[in-house]
Amino acid sequence: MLRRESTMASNATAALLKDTLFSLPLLRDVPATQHASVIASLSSLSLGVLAFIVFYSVFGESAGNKKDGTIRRLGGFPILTAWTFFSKRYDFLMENFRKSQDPHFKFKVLHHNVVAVRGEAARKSFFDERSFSFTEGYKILMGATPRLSDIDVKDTQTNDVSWFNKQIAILLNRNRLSEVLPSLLDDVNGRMELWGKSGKIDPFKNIYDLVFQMTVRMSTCGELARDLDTIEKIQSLYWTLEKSATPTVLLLPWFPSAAKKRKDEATKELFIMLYGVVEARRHAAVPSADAIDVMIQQGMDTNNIVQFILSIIFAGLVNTGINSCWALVFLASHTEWKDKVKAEIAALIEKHTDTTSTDPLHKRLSAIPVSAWDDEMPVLDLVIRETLRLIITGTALRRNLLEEMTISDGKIAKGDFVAYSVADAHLNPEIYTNPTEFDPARFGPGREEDKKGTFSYLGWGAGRHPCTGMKVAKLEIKVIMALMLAGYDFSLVDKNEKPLKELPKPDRNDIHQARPLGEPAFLKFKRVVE
Ligand code: HEM
Repeated sequence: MLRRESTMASNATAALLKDTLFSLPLLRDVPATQHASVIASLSSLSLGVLAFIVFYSVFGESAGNKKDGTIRRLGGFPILTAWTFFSKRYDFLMENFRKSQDPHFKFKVLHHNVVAVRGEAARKSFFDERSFSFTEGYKILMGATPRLSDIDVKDTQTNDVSWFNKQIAILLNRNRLSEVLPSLLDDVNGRMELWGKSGKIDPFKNIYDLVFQMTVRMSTCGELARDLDTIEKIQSLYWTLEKSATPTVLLLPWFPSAAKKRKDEATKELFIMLYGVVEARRHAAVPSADAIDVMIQQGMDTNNIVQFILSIIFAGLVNTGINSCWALVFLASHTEWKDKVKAEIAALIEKHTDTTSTDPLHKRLSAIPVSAWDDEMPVLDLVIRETLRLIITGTALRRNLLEEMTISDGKIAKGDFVAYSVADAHLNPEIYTNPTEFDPARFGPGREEDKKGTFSYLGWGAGRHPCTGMKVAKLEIKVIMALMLAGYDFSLVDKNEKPLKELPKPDRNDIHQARPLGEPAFLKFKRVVE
């Protein structure tokens, strides 16, 4: 393990040297095609000159913190700073803010400047300013999303978030969700039946499977949603992608590391599988109302459809998956809220379904209109809101594309990246009382802690880029909660089925998700309603 890490670090140092060389003023304009020959000529220079370049690139800014214009620049070795930004991002931002009263600080990731900001004024500019690009922010500093361009496949439109949002509006609007709801409930119930009548599940595996199943159903077609073996294969390729987002791959995407190879191979395999599924639908004798057919009818080419599916599955897996798992864990450990949500679901079933029916639970739930799932579950809405507050504490990213900007008197140059840790709002004791505690009532009448100040709640984003997948994500979480709470008795246990001593804590340094730290938690369950 240690050897792998040190090989990775030395690979990264070598790669960093190359990158630094070509960001030096003298060599900046050398075309990429000529980099190899420049390196060959450099190797014939005296060792002394080379040593100077290495020293400059790795230790060049180690003179301690200093103001760079209006913003404090971090000292330390640039490679270590950049490495920590990728390997322990939450701690890195928190610790560096703790060292000073300043609302911002600056550091280098390769030749890019990154400005970390905090506080209400910064938050407002970060989420509202037109100059801060969402797509460009995440492109370089976040890396597990599968992109066709990584495997040299042409993708003409899908880099544009407004195009992506338009597709979401077409494919995941309320009418389409109403059409697909019965199949979603069938699929999820089918998967739950595989657990048996009683036993123990790992929420961070088995609940994920349910979310994956639903996302595939909504973004592809019936044939794929029914093919559990292929779904499992796709899911395992996604985990490979996610695990391959190592600091080396993120920092040096051109460097041929083992993780980069695994990432590209997984992307290729996913592309080939999904390409086959889309082509099969394109040549089907009878068109269907499934998402892939809708995209084909819009005239989209197969590459674009595949890229859209890849991105939507990623958004579903990463965000909806982890939050569904945590919501169940929180309810299992806060029985007063579990009972309240249970009562709310029972009332919804009573109001919208035929209580004398002998249909199984999932069939009865499918009679509840989407509007009622949206509007008539205020208690579950509070639980989801609180789960997101506690779990969405990662770093939002932007790149300043248009002109020099000022945030809290700090100048952010055109081209710089901007990083904002959502924990600055979500775990801020000046906004939320006892911020690490699960307390959905904090949003209720009389308290409304999320209304303190601008953009104090960011669970679904804010300003120019609010989440366009919110409705579908909420519906998925609610479907899981309804089937679990109305269909099962469950409680939180350890691996020996004894009550857990301590509630698991989210790993806030996990770049894509907040997976649990500490003793593994399980849900012991018993089916009580068929
Ligand atoms: C519980 C699940 C989810 C949560 C908590 C969540 C949260 C968020 C947040 C916080 C942002 C803003 C990020 C920023 O400003 O940097 C965002 C944006 C976005 N989300 Fe979600 N999301 C979820 C599920 C989904 C799903 C399932 C989809 C796709 C169907 C999706 C699509 C998007 C898109 C396209 C944006 C960018 C919108 C824009 O830039 O205009 N999200 N989401």
